[in-house]
Amino acid sequence: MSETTSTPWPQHLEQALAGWLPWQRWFASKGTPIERISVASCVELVDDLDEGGPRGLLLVAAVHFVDAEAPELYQVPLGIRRSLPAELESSVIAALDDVVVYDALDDASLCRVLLTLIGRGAEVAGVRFVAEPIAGFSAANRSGLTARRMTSEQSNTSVVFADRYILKVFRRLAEGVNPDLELHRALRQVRSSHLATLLGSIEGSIGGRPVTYAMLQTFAANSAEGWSMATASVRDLLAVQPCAPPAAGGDFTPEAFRLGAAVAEVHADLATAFGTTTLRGAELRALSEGMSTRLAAALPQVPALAPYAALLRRRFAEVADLPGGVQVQRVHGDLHLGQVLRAPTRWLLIDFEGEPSASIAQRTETHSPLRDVAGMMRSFDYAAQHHLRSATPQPGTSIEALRDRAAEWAAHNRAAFCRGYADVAGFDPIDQHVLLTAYELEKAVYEAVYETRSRPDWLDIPLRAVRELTGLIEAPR
Ligand SMILES: Nc1ncnc2c1ncn2[C@@H]1O[C@H](COP(=O)(O)OP(=O)(O)O)[C@@H](O)[C@H]1O
Ligand SMILES: O=P(O)(O)O[C@H]1O[C@H](CO)[C@@H](O[C@H]2O[C@H](CO)[C@@H](O)[C@H](O)[C@H]2O)[C@H](O)[C@H]1O
Repeated sequence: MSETTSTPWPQHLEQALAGWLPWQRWFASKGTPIERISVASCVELVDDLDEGGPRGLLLVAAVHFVDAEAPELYQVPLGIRRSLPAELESSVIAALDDVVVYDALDDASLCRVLLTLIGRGAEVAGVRFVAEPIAGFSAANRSGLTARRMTSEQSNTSVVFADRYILKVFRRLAEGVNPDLELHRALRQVRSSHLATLLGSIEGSIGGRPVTYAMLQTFAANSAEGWSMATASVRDLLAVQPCAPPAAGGDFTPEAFRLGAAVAEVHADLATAFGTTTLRGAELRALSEGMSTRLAAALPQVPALAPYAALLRRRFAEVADLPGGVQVQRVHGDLHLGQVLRAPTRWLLIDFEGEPSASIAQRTETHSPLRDVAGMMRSFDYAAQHHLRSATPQPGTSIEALRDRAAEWAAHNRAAFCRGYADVAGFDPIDQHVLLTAYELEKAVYEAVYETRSRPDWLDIPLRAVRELTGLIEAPR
């Protein structure tokens, strides 16, 4: 149980990491020239090499860029074995002398080590494995649990244990307690019912600054992702002869209503846990200017936004004049249909981490709850537009007709979501048109940057939204 940064082999490892880490899905700065990768910290969690088992290290890699002063930190749990079982062959990072180094999150036995250490509330060389005070969790027997790594495209890496627990291992580490952990802890205190139960965490510090390595929750078995349900509903609507969305198979509007109510409940719980304030005067101007500042930062990255910049600034400026100010509080921060799960009895909100590219300070800022509502409004648009990208019009119809029907689907579901929200919150977000539209436009600008970096062939979705929301083209409502 010791720090291993002084052992000779990490130097070779740094070279190996340079050929592996930048190609991982969770590496945030793809395409940015890298100067070198160094080992920021490395803690040994287990060493069973002499018994023919693995050695497990919790390593943090610092990625130094050619043009940036501060490195980015990434968590890379490593396994080391003398010989590798066949199922781990595609996980190899480096072959060093007489051992093979590989991605530990593919190794069920090493994943179980993390789970066991959390259950025990262990501390290893400054890394704290924390078990939340949940009845029965610490005492539960975890030795025989299966462990499978999730294969979905993620910003982090999650491991599911026997459909009972899910461990999210944060990849890019930022200074401070991760808001995902912070908000889950606070919401548990106020008995919020629309989230998975927090069971534990892995926390520590690097260079004297706190970091969150991982978060353990109950796994919501038999649940469906909001994105899958919504896109299946769009698919069903476009497959039948023209009819109104609620008349087609797979109508999503009742679920959109329930989802709106669930989001409003979580907002009320967050207000109880952290309080609210109202922005007026200079603070309100700062909110409006912040939107324009983020637009200014986006423009060089997405030149296609330039023709809309003046219109966007005008919409953002209107926020500064809102009579009565804007009530703000802690919010989810990156809410979309991929962040909600329909469990058998209720909707759950997941991933309270905020926008992955923002700093922790930015992600813990307060906002109007309408910012999250705007995220969902945008997501209904995404679900509708996504299917169109591969849709082939049947004889007698056209892609324009399909586009109109998809937009009608989005409008119906947006309205249902807002009705559900109003049912709990007592006000309909649609009635706060200026603020809601400004947040939708801000989100569309963020998405334009996200898509440019991650999925350039999706860029037309947020760009079309910018044209619609600024009134340049008509949107079916
Ligand atoms: N508690 C949970 N129960 C079941 N599935 C979950 C749970 N939390 C997350 N998931 C699944 O894992 C996926 C990734 O989780 P998420 O927290 O969004 O990770 P990331 O921040 O890496 O994107 C989600 O899309 C969801 O399908
Ligand atoms: O889930 P993450 O926290 O990693 O969020 C990032 O990636 C999302 C895509 O995976 C991105 O969401 C955008 O695409 C979604 C469909 O794939 C859509 O439902 C969202 O409305 C849209 O914003 C999200 O913006 C980004 O932060």
